[in-house]
Amino acid sequence: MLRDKMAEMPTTTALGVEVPDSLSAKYTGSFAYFTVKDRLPQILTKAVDTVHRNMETFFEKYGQEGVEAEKRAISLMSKLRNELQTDKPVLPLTDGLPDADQWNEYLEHLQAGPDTEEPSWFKSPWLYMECYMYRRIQESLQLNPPMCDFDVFNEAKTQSFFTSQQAIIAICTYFLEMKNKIKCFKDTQLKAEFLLLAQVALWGNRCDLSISGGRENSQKLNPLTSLESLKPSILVDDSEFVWEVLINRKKNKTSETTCTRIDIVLDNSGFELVTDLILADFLLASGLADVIHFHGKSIPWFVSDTTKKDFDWTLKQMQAANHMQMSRCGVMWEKNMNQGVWIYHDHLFWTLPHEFCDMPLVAHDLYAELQKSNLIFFKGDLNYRKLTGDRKWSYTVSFDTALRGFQPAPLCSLRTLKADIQVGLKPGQGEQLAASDAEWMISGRFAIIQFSNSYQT
Ligand SMILES: O=P(O)(O)OC[C@@]1(O)O[C@H](CO)[C@@H](O)[C@@H]1O
Ligand SMILES: [Mn+2]
Repeated sequence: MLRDKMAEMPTTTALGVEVPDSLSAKYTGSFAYFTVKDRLPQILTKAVDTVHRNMETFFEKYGQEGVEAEKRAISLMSKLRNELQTDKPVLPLTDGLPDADQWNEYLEHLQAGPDTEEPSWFKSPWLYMECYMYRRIQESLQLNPPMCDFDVFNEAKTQSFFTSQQAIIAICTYFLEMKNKIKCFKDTQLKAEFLLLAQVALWGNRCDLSISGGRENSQKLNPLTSLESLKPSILVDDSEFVWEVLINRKKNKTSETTCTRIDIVLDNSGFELVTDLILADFLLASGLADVIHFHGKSIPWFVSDTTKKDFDWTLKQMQAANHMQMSRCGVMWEKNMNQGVWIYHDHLFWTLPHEFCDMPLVAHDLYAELQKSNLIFFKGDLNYRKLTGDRKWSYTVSFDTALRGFQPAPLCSLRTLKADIQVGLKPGQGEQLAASDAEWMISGRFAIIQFSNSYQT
C-alpha cells in the first residue's frame, strides 16, 4: 500500500538533517495562509464565472443537457469554494479517474499521520491542499459529461499568449537571426547564447496566472532588453555548472551514436512555453543535445500550466501567425515533433500532490525515464516547491539536502520566487533580502538558476 510506503519515508535526510515541517496555512501570516484564505477562492470564483459565461455556447452545442451539466459543475465548484473557506475536512475523490485511488491513498496517509485532526484546508500541508483544489475542479467537470474535457483556464491561457505577441516576436526574431550563424559559433559564443536563452526562459516564468489569481499576467516588453538589469536579481546562479555539463558532454561525444537527451519539465503555457521551445531548439541546433523530452500536465493545473492541448495549440498558433519569424519557428517545431527529436510526455505523477522525493516510490516508471536524461530542467515555482518538498527549510540548507535523494540525473531549477521557500543561499543572504524587500520570496522579482549534479544511478 502506498500509505505504508509513504509512512516509511525517513524523517531525517541521508545527512542526518531533521526534515522540517511542511509549509501550511496553519501558519497564519504565511504565504500559504494568504493563498488558501484569499487567492484560491479568487481562482475558484473566476473558474465558476468562466463556466457561467459559456452557458450559451454549451446550449448551442449540447442543448439543455449541456446546460444542466454546467449547472451541476458550477454547484460542485461552489461547494468546493465553501469547503475551502470554512476549513472543512478533505473529501475523497469520486470521479474514478486513473489517479483517484492514488489521491485517496494519499488522503488516508495523512489521516493515519501524527496529526490528530482531520486533514483540512487550513491545517494540512499547503502543497497538498493547493494541488487538491485543482484536482477537485477536474472532478466537478468529470462528474458532469459533456463537461469532462472543458478547460476552465483555457480562455486565460490563450489570452495570455495573444497579449505576449510582441515579446514572442522579439525573441523569435532574435533566435532565428542567431540560429542562421550558429554553425560558425565558437564554444564561447555558444556559451553566451545558452546563458542568454536560459535567462529568457527563467524570467519567462514570471508569466504565471496562478500568482496573479487568474488575472492577466503576460510578457509585454521585449525580454532581451531587461536581462542585464535583472542579473543582480538572480540570487543563485549555477548556470556555469550547467554549461559545463553540456559542453563536456558535447566534447566527449565518442561517436555519432552517443545521444544527448535533455528533459524540460514544463510550467506555464503562453510566453513561458515559447521561451522553453526556443531554448529546446537552440540545444538541438547547437549540437548540445540530440533529443528533447518535454513533460506537461495531464489536466488543467495551477491556472496556466501547460497541457498537451496547450502545447499542440501553441505550435499551431505559431505556424499560423501572420508574422514570418513566429511562423518559421512554429514550422520548425512541428517538424521536430514529427521527426521525433522533440518528444512530449504527460505522466499522471506531475498532477499528484507528492514531493519529488516520493517519485521512486510512487512513480518508479517516471523516475526510471528521467534517469535516462543527461540533464533535466525544472521550470517554475511549483516544481521547485516539489523538488524541495515545500518544507520550512532554513535558507542555507544545501539544494542537495532539500532534494532528499531525488537525483534521477543532473538537474537545474529555473524558477522565479513566488512562494516562501528558498534553499542554497549564502549565510545572511536571506535575512538581508528580507530586510530590504519583505516580498522577496513571493513577488517574482527574484529568481534562481539552481543546479544539482549528485545524481544516483
Ligand atoms: O509554478 P509556477 O507557475 O511558477 O508558480 C505557481 C504559483 O503561482 O502558484 C503557487 C501559489 O498559488 C506558487 O507555487 C506559485 O506562486
Ligand atoms: Mn505554473
